[in-house]
Amino acid sequence: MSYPFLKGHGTENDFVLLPDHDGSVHGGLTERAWTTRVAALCDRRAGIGGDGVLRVVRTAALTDTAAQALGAGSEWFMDYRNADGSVSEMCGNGVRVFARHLVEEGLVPTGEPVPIGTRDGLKTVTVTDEGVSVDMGIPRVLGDSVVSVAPASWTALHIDMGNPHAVAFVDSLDPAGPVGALLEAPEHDGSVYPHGVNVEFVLPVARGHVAMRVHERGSGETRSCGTGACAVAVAAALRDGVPASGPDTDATYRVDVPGGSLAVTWTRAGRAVLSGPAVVVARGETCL
Ligand SMILES: N[C@@H](CCC[C@H](N)C(=O)O)C(=O)O
Repeated sequence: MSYPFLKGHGTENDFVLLPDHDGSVHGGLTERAWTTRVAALCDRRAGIGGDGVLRVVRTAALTDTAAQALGAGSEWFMDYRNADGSVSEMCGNGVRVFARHLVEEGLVPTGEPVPIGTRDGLKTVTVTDEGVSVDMGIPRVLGDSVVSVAPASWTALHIDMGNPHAVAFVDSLDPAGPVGALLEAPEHDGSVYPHGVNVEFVLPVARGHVAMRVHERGSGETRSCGTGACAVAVAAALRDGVPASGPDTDATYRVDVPGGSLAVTWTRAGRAVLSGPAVVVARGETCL
């Protein structure tokens, strides 16, 4: 059996998109078969390659009733999986690429805020010729723990963006330095992060401007992470003296990632708005 796919990325955080509007292509798979398929598609040598999979499904066609409730209010649901097949609550770059795809297919309007269902609830996304912005909701700042890349360790701020993040400020992002090549997941406190964690290493560049590298839960080191960029911007703002309750005026940070540059605004209302490029670059049929 073969089925359609597309390939897209947001600042080189890349995804395989699987149109499955009525759930008839992938929706009937067992959890095990779906996990296996996702991992095969994301394999960079034997598959198409990607940091994750975005199944494009109508909320009404979901068989997972919990997900369907979370997507209520949106016609479309982003059914996201990491490259190893594991589920995550949210993917900031993924939802931007997802929205770009919907616009290009004429399924939602361009230039207007559109709600998209995710496992972290509805996200409002706006696609324009310049890029794609998404209101990521209210970051939750949950305190410090420690992450390590032996023999180095750092204090890291726990920020929940729907999914878990540990943000550590470092003196260098050089793969030859203490952060290393991130071939393996940094060690973390399992009692703080019982379901694993995405770890961001951040280098301040100037006020309102930081650079980061990330090791993503379920995908390894990636070239960008949207939820991670939001967590990093909030951590940087706190470090710059913004109160934990949020900024008095909108605070915008440029967040450089290995795959490009994102903008994150922490608004006066305490919400994080993520903006940047998101493109679809290929389409085809696969039998994986
Ligand atoms: N790359 C994503 C985050 C994807 C999910 C993450 N790996 C997790 O397991 O939480 C983004 O752009 O936010």
